[in-house]
Amino acid sequence: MKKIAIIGAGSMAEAFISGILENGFIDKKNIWITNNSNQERLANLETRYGIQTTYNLNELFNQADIVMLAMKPKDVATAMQSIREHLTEQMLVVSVLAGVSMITIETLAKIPLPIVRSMPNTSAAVAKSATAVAVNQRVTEKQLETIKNLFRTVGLASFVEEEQLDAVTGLSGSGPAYIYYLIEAMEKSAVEVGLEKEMASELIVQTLLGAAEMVKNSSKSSTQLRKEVTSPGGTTEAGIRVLEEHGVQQAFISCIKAATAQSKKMGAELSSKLRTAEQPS
Ligand SMILES: NC(=O)C1=CN([C@@H]2O[C@H](COP(=O)(O)OP(=O)(O)OC[C@H]3O[C@@H](n4cnc5c(N)ncnc54)[C@H](O)[C@@H]3O)[C@@H](O)[C@H]2O)C=CC1
Ligand SMILES: O=C(O)[C@@H]1CCC=N1
Repeated sequence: MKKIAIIGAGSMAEAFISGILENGFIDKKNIWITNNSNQERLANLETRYGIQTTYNLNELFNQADIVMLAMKPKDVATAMQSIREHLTEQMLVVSVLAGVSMITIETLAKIPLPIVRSMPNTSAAVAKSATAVAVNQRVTEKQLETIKNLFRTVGLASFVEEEQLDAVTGLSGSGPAYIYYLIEAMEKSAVEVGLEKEMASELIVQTLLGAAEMVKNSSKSSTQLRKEVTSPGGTTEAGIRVLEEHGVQQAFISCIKAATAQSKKMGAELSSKLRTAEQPS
């Protein structure tokens, strides 16, 4: 891979850049990024990561073999309008956008393109993203290899059917936020039960890492592992009873379903908007 041009300079783009630089997958001279307005943000990324930033689209796209779309889904139409004349059929377009289909991207580009629709998460920053990827039929074997390498540099990467990506978004794309939400609750409770914040924080992180490693490495199911912690009449049982009374497990299930539905809805709204815009008046 010679050069990657990233359109959109927010949280996801930064997590990705941080992850790929950490692993030396691509030289910082070959990572180019732009956004639509916030010059200060670009300057900040340039200083912290030594990457290249520009508002000159000729410079951005010159010799780029990967173009990463990393703006919010609502901004994709405007962004594609400004970049589309710079896209060529040789460039591999990699989208990280929630809900936006490859057909929508191709419609906006107005030329046939090799497209990768991916759903990483912000743990890419520490090379622990859980990424799922779908590709269209124009992606070549060589590009497929590049994509595998690119996403495996920032964590786990699996290939899925495009239809599965809304569910992936609801589960692991948004997933880090659910875990942070749980950590927030554990932090608040730790102070209330009399622990010091710093020490509690260490205990919480280690507990999460340990539980994740157990699920990953043990042949036992998560249910079985939970039961092994729960002594009859003991502390865990008292705690879990409260979670059950509050319907916390069901709430998590509803949460993932709502996030999945939102991804589908965002994609459907965008394609319906595009269809309306294409109708002759
Ligand atoms: N934040 C997350 O955890 C994840 C986000 N994603 C996806 O990544 C994408 C970006 O999300 P975030 O980084 O969270 O958003 P963000 O709001 O932090 O960043 C969006 C960036 O796009 C830029 N932008 C907006 N319009 C533009 C245009 N016309 N041309 C060029 N740049 C433009 C903004 O200036 C900003 O730099 C979204 O599509 C989201 O669905 C995917 C996985 C995880
Ligand atoms: O909240 C969002 O829409 C994005 C997509 C996955 C994580 N963040």
